[in-house]
Amino acid sequence: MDQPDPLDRLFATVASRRGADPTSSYTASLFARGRPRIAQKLGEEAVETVIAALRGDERAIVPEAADLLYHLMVLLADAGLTLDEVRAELVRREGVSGHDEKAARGGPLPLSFRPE
Ligand SMILES: N=c1c2ncn([C@@H]3O[C@H](COP(=O)(O)OP(=O)(O)OP(=O)(O)O)[C@@H](O)[C@H]3O)c2ncn1[C@@H]1O[C@H](COP(=O)(O)O)[C@@H](O)[C@H]1O
Repeated sequence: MDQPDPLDRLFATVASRRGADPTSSYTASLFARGRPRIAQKLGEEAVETVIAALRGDERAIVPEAADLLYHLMVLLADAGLTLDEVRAELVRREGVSGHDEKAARGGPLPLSFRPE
């Protein structure tokens, strides 16, 4: 039988921590502290990912990306959303270039892509 995707497995674990004992689960402690703390941690992890990205050590991005994904999952679960909803949004966007999508919104193309 197919193993569940590790990201699906992690999301199920994260979601199952809602209402769990904050002293025995870091995830539960984030839920207990509420949306501002969850959002703050997500922001910190995003900044740490940016710092890793600029350090020139490509492997250093991996653990920061893992922290970022984990904290994003905590936010989704706190909002009562699921990974499947994000997956569906990405599927909906499949094949639509970011340039085309932006042009449809009336946004300017980046300088480097403008015709001479
Ligand atoms: N993937 C993760 C994961 N990634 C990061 N973290 C935690 O996120 C925190 C990141 O915060 P920082 O790096 O800022 O470290 P910190 O200073 O200790 O954190 P704060 O005190 O500022 O909150 C650390 O405590 C990490 O251990 C994670 N905690 C849990 N998981 C997964 O979630 C599952 C459930 O965990 P519990 O809810 O703790 O049982 C685990 O089995 C893992 O699979």
